[in-house]
Amino acid sequence: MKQKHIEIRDLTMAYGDRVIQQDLNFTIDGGDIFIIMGGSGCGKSTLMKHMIGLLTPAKGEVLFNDQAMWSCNEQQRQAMTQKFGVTYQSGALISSMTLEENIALPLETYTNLTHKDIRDLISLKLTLVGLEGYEKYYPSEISGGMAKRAALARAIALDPEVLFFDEPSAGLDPISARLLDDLILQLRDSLGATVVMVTHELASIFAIGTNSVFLDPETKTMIAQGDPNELLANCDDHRVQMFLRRGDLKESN
Ligand SMILES: Nc1ncnc2c1ncn2[C@@H]1O[C@H](COP(=O)(O)OP(=O)(O)OP(=O)(O)O)[C@@H](O)[C@H]1O
Repeated sequence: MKQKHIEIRDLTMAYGDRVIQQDLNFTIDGGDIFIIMGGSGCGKSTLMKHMIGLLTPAKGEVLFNDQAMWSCNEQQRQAMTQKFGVTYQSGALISSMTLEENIALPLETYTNLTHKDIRDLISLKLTLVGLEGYEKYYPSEISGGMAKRAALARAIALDPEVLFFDEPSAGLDPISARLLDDLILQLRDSLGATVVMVTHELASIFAIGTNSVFLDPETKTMIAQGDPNELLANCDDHRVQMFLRRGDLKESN
């Protein structure tokens, strides 16, 4: 049976006086591949930053396993965020470091593992993302798709409970994007993790998304939530249908 893993409760997000989204309420179950959707500038990345502890809510709470992230102390919040693996749209890897050094960073910072255990774990993580033997390569020496997989290897270094991705397949050709989707599914299953993703890639949304929220920039709140395939079939909101059908509503009625 599915269990609630993450809860967004009455969340309002703002930069100074400028409210970006308000009254957000939704839950994410353990094992979900949750998609944050909506048009450009509606606040998707801002929402993700609130979920990973980078931005403080103007109002409301983010809860993990029923533990509130913003009404606890800094130390407790850090303990929570250590259970997250995050990859960003750009600059995920440090260019002056080899893949091995990049992946070693979280392991050296947050664990007391020996040098040898760290090397072994790095090899294991690289193998998991299909980059066995690439330890000594620099990010500039591998393709864009490989760099995204290497960033994933770093994000899973500490066996996270939740994996966050901001536009994971941006800039990838359709086949590499599809392979990345498969990898995300595989990692979700092998880690037993929950996945939260910001993406506009409809193919990915329908292929791997199990749950979602749709943010609207005009009303500044969520206007739909649920399985993206069910939203496509049943949601009667014009804005959601426009998005999910790439502006082509001919087939929706
Ligand atoms: N650090 C910041 N300070 C002030 N305003 C910001 C900041 N970051 C983002 N914004 C504004 O907040 C709004 C939401 O931005 P955000 O990046 O979250 O949107 P998004 O939905 O992820 O956009 P996109 O799909 O284009 O990446 C935008 O109007 C943006 O200009």
